[in-house]
Amino acid sequence: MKKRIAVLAGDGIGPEIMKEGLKVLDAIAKQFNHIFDYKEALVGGCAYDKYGHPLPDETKEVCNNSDAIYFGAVGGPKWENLPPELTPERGALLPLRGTYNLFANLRPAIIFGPLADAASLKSERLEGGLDILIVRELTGGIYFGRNKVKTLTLHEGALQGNYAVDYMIYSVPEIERIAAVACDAAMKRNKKLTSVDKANVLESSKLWRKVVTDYVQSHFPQIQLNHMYVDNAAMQLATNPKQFDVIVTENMFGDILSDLASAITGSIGMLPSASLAKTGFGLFEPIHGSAPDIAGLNKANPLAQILSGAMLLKYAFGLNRESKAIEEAIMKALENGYRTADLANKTTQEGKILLTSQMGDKVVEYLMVKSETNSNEKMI
Ligand SMILES: NC(=O)c1ccc[n+]([C@@H]2O[C@H](COP(=O)([O-])OP(=O)(O)OC[C@H]3O[C@@H](n4cnc5c(N)ncnc54)[C@H](O)[C@@H]3O)[C@@H](O)[C@H]2O)c1
Ligand SMILES: CC(C)[C@H](C(=O)O)[C@@H](O)C(=O)O
Ligand SMILES: [Mg+2]
Repeated sequence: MKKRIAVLAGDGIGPEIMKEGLKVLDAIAKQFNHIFDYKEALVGGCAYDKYGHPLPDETKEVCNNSDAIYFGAVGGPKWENLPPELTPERGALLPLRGTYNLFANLRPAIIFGPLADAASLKSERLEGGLDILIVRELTGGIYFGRNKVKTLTLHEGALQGNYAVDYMIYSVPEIERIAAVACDAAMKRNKKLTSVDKANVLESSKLWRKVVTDYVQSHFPQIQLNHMYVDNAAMQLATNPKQFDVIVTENMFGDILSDLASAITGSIGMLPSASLAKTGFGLFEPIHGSAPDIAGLNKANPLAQILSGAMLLKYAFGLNRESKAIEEAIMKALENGYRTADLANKTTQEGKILLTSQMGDKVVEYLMVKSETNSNEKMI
């Protein structure tokens, strides 16, 4: 069956890494006999430049008629001083997350074995690898508070430029539904869940802690739950990340902690994500941004984008074998010493530091080798 994928490459390095993501999906389609029907559309600053809006109707239409959204990255200095509702972040990315109710953001932070030497921590702190899943609430909290509260006097004061205000709001059902996703994930893994909040200061965090505790106690008493303040969680991640298995946290804390977790895995260019609705519809994107400092240089790491494609296959279409094949091909490329500039260090062999497009080619090459082996095995 044809699978319709909305392809929104976005700004900066977005188009460069998306090209590699599609290259790999094309290879999968060929080998496993699928038809991926891509519809490309502009989003972010490039859409603003052409249509005067970062999320134009044409793009919404493409998303509405798709089975999944494959997203690159948006934003950049050129657009950061636009009115907030026209910036790529607040005018396109957040509305996409909100419109499709993509409340569950899965951000796996995994160290691929061969990258232990690129990680930010001493190898003894990472012995035996690292496999953390950050479950970030994505459509509530301080990012979406202003849509919920209209306190006229506050807004008037802010409009005059005297002060600025954001609202951190969480409701019980919002916390329960993300707790449910985190518990499901924990049950499939090591039944260990850390809930991160700031309950010593914030009311929304006090509610968060109570609701998560009640939810786990009444639905999954077999899960070992602990709570941690976000400042401590940042320190613990940076010093002893192996204590974590599944982390569940609110929107902004999850944003910050996932960038930190990415550094532990070697580079922010390694972390993919899936943003999912209850219906199963999802948007799949790397956790990093448009990297304006390296845009156009063909040196960005495309692996987070390619891994986001693997998550798309798994979560949107249930294609687990295909998703695994991508992960294995990436592992092979890394095992054989290939690195993009962000992952390279003095032990990287000459000739093995690859450009964005070369890394995409390498992953495809190892996918092919794998499939040839498979088909030989079948023939025997
Ligand atoms: N989902 C998204 O679209 C998204 C996510 C984060 C930031 N942004 C936007 O991106 C713009 C730039 O933000 P920023 O600089 O804070 O964060 P960033 O993630 O774009 O870049 C941070 C640093 O990481 C490096 N980096 C990022 N991705 C990389 C990759 N694949 N390979 C190698 N190096 C990589 C960059 O070169 C930069 O030095 C801003 O407009 C921001 O709002 C968008
Ligand atoms: C660009 C920005 C709105 C976004 C966020 O804060 O959620 C990004 O940092 C991310 O991690 O996806
Ligand atoms: Mg972020």
